[in-house]
Amino acid sequence: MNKTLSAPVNPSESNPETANNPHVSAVVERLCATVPDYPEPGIVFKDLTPVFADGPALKLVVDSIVAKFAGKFDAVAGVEARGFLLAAAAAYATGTGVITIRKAGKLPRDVYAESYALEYGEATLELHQEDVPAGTRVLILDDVLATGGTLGAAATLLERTGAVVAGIGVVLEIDALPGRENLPGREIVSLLHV
Ligand SMILES: O=P(O)(O)OC[C@H]1O[C@H](OP(=O)(O)OP(=O)(O)O)[C@H](O)[C@@H]1O
Ligand SMILES: Nc1ncnc2[nH]cnc12
Repeated sequence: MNKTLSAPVNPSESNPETANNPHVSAVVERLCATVPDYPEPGIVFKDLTPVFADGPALKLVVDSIVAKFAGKFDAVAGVEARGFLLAAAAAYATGTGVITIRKAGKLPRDVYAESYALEYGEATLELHQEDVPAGTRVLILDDVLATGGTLGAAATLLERTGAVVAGIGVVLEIDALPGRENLPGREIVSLLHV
């Protein structure tokens, strides 16, 4: 299967009525690279960088996610690193701002911090305490939902600032892992389940 950068997206897959476009998952599936034993033995890594690198596909996934939360959010949060790509595009497309949730030690002012486990290790996410006005409805974006540790920590951080988590959008969800179970009560949109 061709996964080059120039792989065309079928025009029917570029339908701007993306909220319920059944072709979106097919586009993601076609472009996603599956890498066994990365970053460590036993992990089947889902690499979505070919989706980000393909203009029509990037537009399709971003438009699809934001369409499903239309009118429900005031800002978009991105989780470092791959979530930043989606969040910036979604914010630009919707005229909202990006809230930056970073790995530990990167933000210069006072932060809230949440540690979590993921498939291949542990990490800590941080958010500036003063970046989000209380009551802001925030859509959180990331590329992959695996164990849910990352997005759970992101949601907790936002709620510690007084924000309201409007929902979570991911491009791909790994159904064999308990991501959804670990995010109870959250509205989650996944464009492709594997
Ligand atoms: O549901 P989880 O088990 O928490 O896993 C999902 C997270 O793992 C990956 O990020 P990673 O921590 O590898 O960081 P990166 O984006 O900087 O590569 C991915 O981009 C998600 O953020
Ligand atoms: N299997 C996986 N593929 C891509 N990103 C991930 N983040 C956590 N698990 C992952």
